Amino acid sequence: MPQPAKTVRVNLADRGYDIHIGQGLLADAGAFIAQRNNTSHVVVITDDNVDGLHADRVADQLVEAGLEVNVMVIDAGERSKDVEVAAELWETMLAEGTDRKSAVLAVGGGVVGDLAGWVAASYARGLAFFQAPTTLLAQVDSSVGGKVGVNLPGAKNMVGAFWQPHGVLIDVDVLSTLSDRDYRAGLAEVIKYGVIMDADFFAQLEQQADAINARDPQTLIGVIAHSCRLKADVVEADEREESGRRAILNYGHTFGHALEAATGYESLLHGEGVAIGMVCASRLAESLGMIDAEATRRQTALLEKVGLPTTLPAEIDPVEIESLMWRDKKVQHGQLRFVLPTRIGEVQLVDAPKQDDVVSAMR
Ligand SMILES: NC(=O)c1ccc[n+]([C@@H]2O[C@H](COP(=O)([O-])OP(=O)(O)OC[C@H]3O[C@@H](n4cnc5c(N)ncnc54)[C@H](O)[C@@H]3O)[C@@H](O)[C@H]2O)c1
Ligand SMILES: O=C(O)C(=O)C[C@@H](O)[C@H](O)[C@H](O)COP(=O)(O)O
Ligand SMILES: [Zn+2]
Repeated sequence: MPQPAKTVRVNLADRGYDIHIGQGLLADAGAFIAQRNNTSHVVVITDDNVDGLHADRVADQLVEAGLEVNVMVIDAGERSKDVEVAAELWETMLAEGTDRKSAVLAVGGGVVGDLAGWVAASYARGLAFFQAPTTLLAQVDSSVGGKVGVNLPGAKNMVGAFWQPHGVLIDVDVLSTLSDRDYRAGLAEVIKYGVIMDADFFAQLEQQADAINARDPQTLIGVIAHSCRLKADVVEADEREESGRRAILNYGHTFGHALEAATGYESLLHGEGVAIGMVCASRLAESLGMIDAEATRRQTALLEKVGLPTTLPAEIDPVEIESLMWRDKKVQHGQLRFVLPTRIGEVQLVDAPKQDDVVSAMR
């Protein structure tokens, strides 16, 4: 049976778990679950792209491993991260006899993982949850750390929970079927880690950009494992975003989430919003005298080298984006809070910058 090339442990007392990273790992998903939970029934939640590509194979393997399996398929895309879709899943789970000893396995990207995780957290007051992320974004970010939930029309991820998985199984082979656009979107979150907490990693990404663009499996295993380790360090320090440490993972997201909401969760991918948002945040930091222009230039150059957008779509009004930012979950005591860089490798939280500066950073 395939062995993980790397294992990252997320140390969270009784909620700690392993992230296995390697090639061909989905062929042994049944054993991965059985070693961590004594369930006999697994609800596999996936989307209609991933179902035929990967999830049906995973479900077959779980059946071979002796588990009872129900596969539930949602429409692909951000609009499925919605309370009505969650309600349909709850009803189907009930009809299929899901009980408190059942487990939920998300096989898909961040949309499937966030939605399935919230369904797992809420059904019968909480079921065991596993992640088999199939996009780069989900492998480096959304499958780790336990933020689960759905969007409201005007506010991204506004309804949800912290619900840690029992384990995360990352098979880099599945990335071969991912579109270029979705692959690049994941690289935005990878580059984010370099900017917020690891200057050496950022420099490594600059060096490895060609191998990353070519999806070289060994390079990817290293990049994914390092990204998961960095995120795990932050989550271990501040699991529920209480001390402020975890908020650094939100770099670029105050702008990015507002852009996603403004475009109806359709035209802009999450990673694309984050890429544009990081450049805006860096320019805002420049205008506040926190960093020099060179730090923004390096971020912009790397994002563009991997094919990501770095400017607002022409039809978007920065003033409207600023007004949507007031629904951000980092807003406290009526003040906007931004994660802004002080150099490549370090960020800090900044409260209440002037509205004009925020709008100018987007122009
Ligand atoms: N919970 C967190 O900590 C966290 C972190 C980052 C992002 N997110 C959320 O993640 C979501 C974005 O995730 P995403 O970028 O994975 O988007 P996604 O889940 O919509 O997946 C992108 C597209 O790729 C398809 N796909 C998935 N795997 C595939 C594969 N192996 N081959 C071919 N096609 C495949 C999907 O069907 C979809 O069309 C957003 O909702 C964002 O808010 C959550
Ligand atoms: O895990 C976190 O914490 C993050 O902020 C990671 C982000 O990349 C991710 O997009 C997350 O879903 C944003 O969370 P939110 O609390 O701003 O909704
Ligand atoms: Zn994100």
